[in-house]
Amino acid sequence: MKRIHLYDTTLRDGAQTRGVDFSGADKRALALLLDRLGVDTIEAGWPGANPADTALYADLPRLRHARFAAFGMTRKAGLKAAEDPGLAAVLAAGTPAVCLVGKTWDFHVTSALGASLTEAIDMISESVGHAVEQGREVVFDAEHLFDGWKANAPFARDCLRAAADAGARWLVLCDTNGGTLPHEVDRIVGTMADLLGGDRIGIHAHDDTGNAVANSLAAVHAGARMVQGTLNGLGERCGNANLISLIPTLTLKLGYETGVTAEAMAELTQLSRQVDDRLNRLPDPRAPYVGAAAFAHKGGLHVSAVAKDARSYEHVAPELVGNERHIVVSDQAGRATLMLRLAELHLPLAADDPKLADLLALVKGREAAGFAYDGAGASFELLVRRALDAGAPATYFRLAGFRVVDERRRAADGSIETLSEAQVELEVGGRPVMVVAQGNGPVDALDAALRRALEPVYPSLAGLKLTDYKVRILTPEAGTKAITRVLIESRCPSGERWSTVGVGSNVIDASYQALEDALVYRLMTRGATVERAVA
Ligand SMILES: CC(=O)SCCNC(=O)CCNC(=O)[C@H](O)C(C)(C)COP(=O)(O)OP(=O)(O)OC[C@H]1O[C@@H](n2cnc3c(N)ncnc32)[C@H](O)[C@@H]1OP(=O)(O)O
Ligand SMILES: CC(=O)C(=O)O
Repeated sequence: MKRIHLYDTTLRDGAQTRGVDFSGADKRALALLLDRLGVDTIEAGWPGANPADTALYADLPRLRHARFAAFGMTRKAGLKAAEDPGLAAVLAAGTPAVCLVGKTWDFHVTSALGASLTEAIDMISESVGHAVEQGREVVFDAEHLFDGWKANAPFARDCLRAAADAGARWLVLCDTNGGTLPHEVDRIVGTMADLLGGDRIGIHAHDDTGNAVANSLAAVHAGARMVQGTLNGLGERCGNANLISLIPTLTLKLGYETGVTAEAMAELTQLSRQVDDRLNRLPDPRAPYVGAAAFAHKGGLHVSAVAKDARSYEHVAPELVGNERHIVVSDQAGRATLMLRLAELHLPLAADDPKLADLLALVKGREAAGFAYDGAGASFELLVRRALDAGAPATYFRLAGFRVVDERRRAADGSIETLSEAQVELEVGGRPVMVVAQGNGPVDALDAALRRALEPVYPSLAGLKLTDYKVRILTPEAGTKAITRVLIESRCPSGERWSTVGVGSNVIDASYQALEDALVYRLMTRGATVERAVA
């Protein structure tokens, strides 16, 4: 079985993602997660490029499986390799491997470096040779190799030869601008592998045409044995090849060996979400293998077949990558969908149970009115439990009323101020409670007032966060009287997320419904009771 060397650049190319700013602590924590995953090399940054990366390389965490590589560029034009301060900083990091990027597109050499083609080849050769003399394994990132090959193949080839002759262990063909297509990658990598030996060729693909994973697979198919990529496809512009997609594809489908064990693969979904959490990003529900929708079945025909054999609509078993199957109930559902979803909630109903038909009619009626349960599993569960009177949530609180005031005024200094304030009256634990809270907007104020009223009685609501709030106009033709749907995602401190929905012609009222469901769901799943909570 052929072994693929996994080279992770999340902490270097991933740091070039717009909106991403890793702290040293983030990089250390992610390096440990990558090591646990089983990648072979971790490129943690560019020592010498900024104080944070230099400090990180001076105090790298201890790894069990992987090794660190320091990234940098070949010597600058006009300098000797041994005298180039940038190269010296990369080597000073003391990592067993260094990755040096060099330009292999003639246009870049003349336009960006302002150097001659001969000098560009010398820069590569001398820099690689210098690092090899220092006892480092050199990974040569051939920047723009594919565009360079199309423009001037002999020059691109000579750049790679220079790196190889100077002792580079790996020649990584970079699709830096991400514009190369899989059939071109296959052809060019195949030519290079024949010329220089496939077991020293690597691929570094960017996703500008949505083909970074496909291009990496094409390169492997053509003989490449190192794949560079990032967690969740982070990286410059549209990102790099996503290792979270590539790893299961390489191993489960193509039978390649990597350092990732079956046990580590079963933690892939969790890892992907940990990365998003650290970056304060919402996980992509449609991410291959690990997204919440990757094994979510919605169409009634799909679910009916999945109920008989999950392989009918699943390309791999979700457990292999630590994901899980979801049966999504909506107006696209049939009885089979509902039965499966109910079984998941431990509320099984037989196919001929009249309650099943009633429930399906209820769900489809609510969907027709604007509710969307495929994105609001918690509201669906509350609806079902109430309709079947099965483990229905207690009346944790009763709303007597609320008032929301939104004020926009010109301050004395001429600036515009806005203020939102909500007053909520509830009955909680048999007692009336009235609170007032302010917020960034009316929904934030309403949320704050509800929490202020409930948290003293229900401590398990502390730390709950509203992580997403979406409003959709369902009847745009009705103008400002339109029906709106509000979807809210909530998260508790332990990381569990749930989604709720509200619908109405008043957006604040729809928001209240979704907020109330979010709080009730949390209390129900925590098994809260008024008495226990009050005590
Ligand atoms: C394809 C990639 O993603 S490569 C990685 C890209 N990542 C980054 O650039 C992030 C980190 N970069 C940085 O912090 C800075 O750019 C530094 C510290 C590396 C360099 O900063 P500066 O010395 O101020 O140079 P600056 O960034 O303005 O320009 C790059 C210089 O490197 C030269 N250069 C670019 N690529 C190479 C190369 N492969 N080999 C040698 N020199 C190169 C350019 O010609 C330019 O030289 P000039 O200043 O004489 O015009
Ligand atoms: C080296 C690198 O990041 C690139 O060529 O895209």
